[in-house]
Amino acid sequence: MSERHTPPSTEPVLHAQDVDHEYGSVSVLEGVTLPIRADAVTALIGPNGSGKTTLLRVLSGLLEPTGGTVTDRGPDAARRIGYLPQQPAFRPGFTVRETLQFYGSLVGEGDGATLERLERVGLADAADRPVDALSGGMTRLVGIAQATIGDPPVVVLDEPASGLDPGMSTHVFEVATELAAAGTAIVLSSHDLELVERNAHEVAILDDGAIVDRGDPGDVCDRVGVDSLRDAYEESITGDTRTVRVQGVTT
Ligand SMILES: Nc1ncnc2c1ncn2[C@@H]1O[C@H](COP(=O)(O)OP(=O)(O)OP(=O)(O)O)[C@@H](O)[C@H]1O
Repeated sequence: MSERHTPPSTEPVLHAQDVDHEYGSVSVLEGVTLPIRADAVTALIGPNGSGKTTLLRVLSGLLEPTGGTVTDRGPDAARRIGYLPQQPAFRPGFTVRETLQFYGSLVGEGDGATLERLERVGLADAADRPVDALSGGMTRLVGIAQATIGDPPVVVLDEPASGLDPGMSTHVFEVATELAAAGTAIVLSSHDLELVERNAHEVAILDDGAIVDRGDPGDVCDRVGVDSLRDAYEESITGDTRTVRVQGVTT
């Protein structure tokens, strides 16, 4: 099993209870309960279309659930929740530095802190490059830096390692773990089950809009009677793993 430090158990800073979400008549989340702890990385895993982005948007307050509640019990902060969308985009014509300085100025953060954030995500050398001249992976790294501006108590990252090379993927998960160790609640989604197993303190497996298992990755594996999170995932997911299940469509 991987080495993970287990943070002290605390009251959840964010708590989704019995959350449902429907897009029109299509039900995408059903009865989702997920407590989010401070000091921990919570990872959502699940097949394409299982509802991870929808749940992250509900947790971030960007989407009102059609049923259930999300309770924010975090401390007072200038910015309550930082969010990295699945496809981050920035206003063209500005450099990376100017872009982050703009977001920093909204929460009274100085330029030095902005540069530190760029360094933390390994992008200091791109500070003066226009945001519209970045690669997909670099744009995601700017998005991760942006999500942490103002040190919000909760940071939600939708597929932060997507499109990153192996070294940067590992680094991004390490940054998430460091932020959690410093007290930030990190909620992320990922298809990289090895990185999730190595770094997440809590994992929730979403299948067809419902959480089918959750807890410490080691405990989830023990419950299923397997040695790896990949095996636990494969045991927990129902249906044909070679076909995307599209909610609202019956085949
Ligand atoms: N704005 C929308 N209107 C209608 N249906 C939507 C909308 N957004 C998402 N859906 C549907 O909701 C379901 C869940 O989508 P969601 O993006 O939450 O899944 P996901 O688990 O994040 O997928 P992936 O791993 O591919 O990113 C899908 O069937 C999708 O087509």
